[in-house]
Amino acid sequence: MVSLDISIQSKVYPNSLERVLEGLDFSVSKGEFVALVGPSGAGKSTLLNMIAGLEKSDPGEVFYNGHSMEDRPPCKIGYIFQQPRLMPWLTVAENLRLVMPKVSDTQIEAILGRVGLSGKSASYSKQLSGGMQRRVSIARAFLTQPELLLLDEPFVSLDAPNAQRLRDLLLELWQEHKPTVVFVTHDLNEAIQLADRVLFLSSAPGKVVLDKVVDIQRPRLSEGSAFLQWKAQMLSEHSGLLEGDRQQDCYDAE
Ligand SMILES: Nc1ncnc2c1ncn2[C@@H]1O[C@H](COP(=O)(O)OP(=O)(O)OP(=O)(O)O)[C@@H](O)[C@H]1O
Repeated sequence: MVSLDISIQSKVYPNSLERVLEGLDFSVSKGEFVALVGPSGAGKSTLLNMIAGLEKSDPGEVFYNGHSMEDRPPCKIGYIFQQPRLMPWLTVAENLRLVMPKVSDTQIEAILGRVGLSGKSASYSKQLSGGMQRRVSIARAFLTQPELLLLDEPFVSLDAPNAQRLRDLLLELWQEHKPTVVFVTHDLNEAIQLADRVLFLSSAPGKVVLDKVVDIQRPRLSEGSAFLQWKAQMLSEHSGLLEGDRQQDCYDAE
């Protein structure tokens, strides 16, 4: 598994003058599940892309197991995006084989069974519902048994029961393989339900304004008393977190 050390003095895109991230420092332990919560535009996706190496970082900003990005040994990374990003003209099995060409039919059936898609390997992804496509994207991410799993609001725009089923599945798979997880969400309840630790980012330029361990036993029900108590206490102690329009909307909606 992978530990992460992040220390970003300042992130500015080359075509812009705006600072997206500034003075952002945190670490993630091996096998830890960390949620990043913050208002729109705080730079959460940018940060995830820098961790994945999809967006340029400067030397000294991102370390894997103490190694800088340039020197890190090879590491299996799974990335689940907001959109499932499947190739519509390929079957489910062919989409899975894009990340792992030599995977056997048996392995494909096994992972599809885990995500509730038994018998769908020959279906074209365009024939699947949105929720089913997301399950394929989860299967694809877990197929390689990643050491680091990055998720960018993967369950946004799903109906509540489907989103909950996928959260349960994610937790189940995480508990089996224990990859290190960085999970971006706008939904505070989702963050509390899933994560070992919640990091709150400020409005742009984003930096960590609160780093809070979620010391509630799993499974965590959002209507459970320990859950509600933890959330109420955290919000009363850190009322400033409610600054930022979309973050405010999100908390109010819950
Ligand atoms: N490739 C890019 N070039 C220039 N600016 C960018 C690029 N990608 C993102 N940005 C800008 O960086 C800022 C942060 O964007 P980012 O998508 O990282 O935020 P976010 O917190 O993930 O937002 P949201 O929650 O709305 O998805 C925004 O102002 C965005 O316009």
